[in-house]
Amino acid sequence: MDFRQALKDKKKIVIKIGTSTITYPETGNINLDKLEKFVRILINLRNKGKEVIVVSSGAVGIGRNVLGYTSRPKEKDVRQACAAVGQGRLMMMYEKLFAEYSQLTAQVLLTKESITNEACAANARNTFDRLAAMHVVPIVNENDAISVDEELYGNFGDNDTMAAHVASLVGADLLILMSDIEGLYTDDPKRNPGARFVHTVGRIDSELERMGKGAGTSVGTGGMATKIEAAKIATDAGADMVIANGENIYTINDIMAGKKIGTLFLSRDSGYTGGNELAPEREQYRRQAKRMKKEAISQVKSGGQYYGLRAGNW
Ligand SMILES: Nc1ncnc2c1ncn2[C@@H]1O[C@H](COP(=O)(O)OP(=O)(O)O)[C@@H](O)[C@H]1O
Ligand SMILES: N[C@@H](CCC(=O)OP(=O)(O)O)C(=O)O
Repeated sequence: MDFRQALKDKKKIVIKIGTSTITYPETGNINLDKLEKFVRILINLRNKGKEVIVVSSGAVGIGRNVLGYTSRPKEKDVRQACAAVGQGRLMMMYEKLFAEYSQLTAQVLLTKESITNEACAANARNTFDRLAAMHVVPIVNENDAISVDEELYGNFGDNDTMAAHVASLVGADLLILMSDIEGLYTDDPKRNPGARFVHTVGRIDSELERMGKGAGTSVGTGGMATKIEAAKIATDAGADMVIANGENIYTINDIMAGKKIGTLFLSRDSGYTGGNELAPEREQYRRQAKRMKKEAISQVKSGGQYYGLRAGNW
């Protein structure tokens, strides 16, 4: 069986998009062009008969930007106030863009209690089901303004695991995490250039868990560790999961066309018996070269000098 081609037939898809994908890293402002394309891709998936549920980050980043904070505020209550401002702004943009296609959206804000408390989870599930029946696209985020850190009703801390809980709650058959990186490597490639790309994961064991390190940017939270955690939740619940780079948002179309893009984590009941599939050596060199070129360009752009390689050589 071709597990990539099988993605074409997935019906209920949760797509999570991170702050670094929908904002400009230089200014923290919303990347309108990207958001507009993202919404069009979602509409097109709906036109193909798919059900889509969006999990969108960005509340804290956008809120802190419009309130004039140049870095992530240390105080939790300030971050929560930023989220309250940013969530409204974020939702306003989604509403406006979806409205161009006469598509209704719904804001669903969850806390961890929405999942751990059975009654809350049942309510949330019923709401999602009803929204689906009404052909409304849910746009989900954590309710950051009221989320607390306590052990029992703690916050999710990141939207990767929350998206996986949503996928499990609604019985999705595919979860896509759009990140600032093209998928899972055997180690953080920003720190270890020799890290190998992983195309397919059949089993999440402790060796695989050790590959996932923390976040790579000041706006991202969680990094690869929380994505592996998300993969455990989603694949246990019967959904495949793909991590892919949100830099080119059309990658979502490629994933749905069955192309070998990003890292595919196969669901527990997929029937896959092979091991984890790493990129072959030639592809690995190509990826490494591309990454070094990108790093060189971004360093030169930000006014620094790049000593590793001369950008002109590329
Ligand atoms: N094994 C790994 N493979 C790939 N990326 C990793 C790995 N370990 C840590 N990372 C880091 O995780 C980051 C992606 O997560 P994150 O910063 O939360 O961004 P986003 O919210 O856009 O997904 C990457 O940019 C990378 O620096
Ligand atoms: N709920 C938070 C996002 C948390 C989070 O996981 O952020 P990200 O790593 O950008 O996906 C917000 O909307 O700012």
